[in-house]
Amino acid sequence: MLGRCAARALGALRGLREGAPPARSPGPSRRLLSSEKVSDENHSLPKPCWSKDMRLLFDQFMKKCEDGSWIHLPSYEYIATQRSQDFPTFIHASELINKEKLSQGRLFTKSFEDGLGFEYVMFYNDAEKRIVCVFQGGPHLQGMPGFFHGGAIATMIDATVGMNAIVSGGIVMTANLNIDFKRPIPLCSIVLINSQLDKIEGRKLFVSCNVQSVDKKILYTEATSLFVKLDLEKKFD
Ligand SMILES: CCCCC/C=C\C/C=C\C/C=C\C/C=C\CCCC(=O)SCCNC(=O)CCNC(=O)[C@H](O)C(C)(C)COP(=O)(O)OP(=O)(O)OC[C@H]1O[C@@H](n2cnc3c(N)ncnc32)[C@H](O)[C@@H]1OP(=O)(O)O
Repeated sequence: MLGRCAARALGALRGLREGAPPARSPGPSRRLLSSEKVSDENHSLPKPCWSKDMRLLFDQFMKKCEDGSWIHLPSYEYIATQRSQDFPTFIHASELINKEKLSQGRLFTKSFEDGLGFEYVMFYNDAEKRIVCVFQGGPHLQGMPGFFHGGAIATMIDATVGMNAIVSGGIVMTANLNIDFKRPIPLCSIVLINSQLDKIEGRKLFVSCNVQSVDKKILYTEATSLFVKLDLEKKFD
């Protein structure tokens, strides 16, 4: 059974009512900005640019979803929980934001052409409070020739542990992220990012993760993170 917080966060991610089943196909357009309609395509569904191995892993995890122990998390280009103008107001920083630029805001991991940047799909296990992200990085994520850029790896780690914190705690921000890069990750390979909620202390959520090869023989990266639930009463200086 999904915890209340996870159900609410997942509902918010889908922009749907609490307890609704996870989205499996693109939904209708949704109005996010007051003057503009944007696509509501769920990017965590198979695409032509996904490799055979990525597709295979997707199918394996979808099978695990059948008994309800795992949930396929949708992912969108835009934060669909609310109109995007509302978020800065929400954290009391609206006067700092360029309103015109805000309307062009897009989730960083979704701003590449299909197959060139971040292709990923996440699965959540509520009983174990963990997320597995299947990540296929594209050629525009290169750092050292032939390998992924460390910042790209950090981004995907943040996205994965961040999602784990969001489904567990609601509206959070990354306060701290520590990464040990143990082996370089070959460009265009597929890896598994295994994240785990370790503990919650008040507003603090501690989430750890590792990045492994698909056959689990290579441990590429390990990370620990701290997320802090936003204090809605607090004004940022
Ligand atoms: C984020 C989306 C929200 C919407 C959710 C819904 C749907 C989302 C849909 C899609 C989302 C898609 C993807 C999401 C994926 C990834 C998420 C990426 C997230 C980010 O990319 S986010 C950007 C980078 N992030 C920042 O830009 C944060 C800047 N920062 C601050 O805004 C503040 O710093 C804040 C808010 C973190 C805390 O501020 P605060 O005032 O609320 O709390 P305070 O300082 O009092 O700390 C309370 C307790 O945490 C301890 N503590 C704090 N910081 C610590 C540290 N660094 N190390 C060790 N302990 C620390 C204190 O020591 C105290 O501990 P204690 O209570 O024990 O004393």
